[in-house]
Amino acid sequence: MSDMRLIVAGASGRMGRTLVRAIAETKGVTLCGALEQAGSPMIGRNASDLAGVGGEDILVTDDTERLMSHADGIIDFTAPHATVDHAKLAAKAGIAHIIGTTGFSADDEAAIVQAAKRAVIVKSGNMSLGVNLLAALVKRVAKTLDEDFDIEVLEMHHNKKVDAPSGTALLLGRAAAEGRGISLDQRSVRSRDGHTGARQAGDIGFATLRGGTVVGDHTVIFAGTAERIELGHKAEDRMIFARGAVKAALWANGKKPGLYSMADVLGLTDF
Ligand SMILES: NC(=O)C1=CN([C@@H]2O[C@H](COP(=O)(O)OP(=O)(O)OC[C@H]3O[C@@H](n4cnc5c(N)ncnc54)[C@H](OP(=O)(O)O)[C@@H]3O)[C@@H](O)[C@H]2O)C=CC1
Ligand SMILES: O=C(O)C1=N[C@H](C(=O)O)C[C@H](O)C1
Repeated sequence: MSDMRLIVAGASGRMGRTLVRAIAETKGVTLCGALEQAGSPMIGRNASDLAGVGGEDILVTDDTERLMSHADGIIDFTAPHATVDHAKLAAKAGIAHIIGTTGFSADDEAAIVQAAKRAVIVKSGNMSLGVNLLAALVKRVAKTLDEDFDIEVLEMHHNKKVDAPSGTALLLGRAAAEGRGISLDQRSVRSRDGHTGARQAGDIGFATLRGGTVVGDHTVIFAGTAERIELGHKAEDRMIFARGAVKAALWANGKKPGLYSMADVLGLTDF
């Protein structure tokens, strides 16, 4: 069987370069295109060189539709507005769309749901095995403990990150809410400042730290009376996300249109 042909969107970014390396080291996939937005100084550069891998010259372009006409899938770790555009174009081209981008608005999420009626989309705020296993554990623990245990999600990332809370923090918060049988949208407290009043039982709180080169640290704290349970994950290398995304692309190849998660890819939905 021939290799799955993949485009990397945002090919010169932190994750884009890592994805090009992950594709180069994975059997069954080939890099067939590299995208950046119009006007980027990276247009025309060789994506393989940018990633520090050998192999074929793949020049960075902004011609999304031309690339999609020759591809089986696109892996997209860019920015919300870009990913929403890519979702519409990938659905039109009938290719799989693997979305790692975070920081979507409710309207962006709705546009992605719409696109998934025509294309296979795998979307996750974190593509690593470790975090998706952690989410399954968090859901299970939240189901066991009642509102006497306050749930707080703490995250730290590098000083270039632009969205907060992180996609992973929200994924973990959603897992906790599902375990508890509540809606995260109705019970999340995403920041605190000034005279906030006492914490409401049943809320799920978020705290965000930014600094240095931290790849991604997450802790879910279940704080009870005189005891605390803490479940956490520390990412040490972006390769864990890139390998997960490539695995998701191979899994998506040939699937029926729909919006899938990494829990689907990793077989963790019934955990
Ligand atoms: N789900 C997961 O497992 C993970 C998710 N992420 C998420 O991935 C995203 C990217 O992170 P990171 O790589 O660190 O960010 P970077 O800023 O390093 O990279 C993003 C790249 O996308 C490019 N880009 C922006 N708009 C477009 C467009 N329209 N077409 C093509 N390329 C475009 C940017 O170009 P320019 O510089 O010109 O804007 C940049 O090169 C973030 O949302 C982050 O939270 C990150 C790690 C893991
Ligand atoms: O921007 C990042 O770097 C990361 N983003 C994702 C998130 O928002 O959770 C995943 C990972 O933690 C790194």
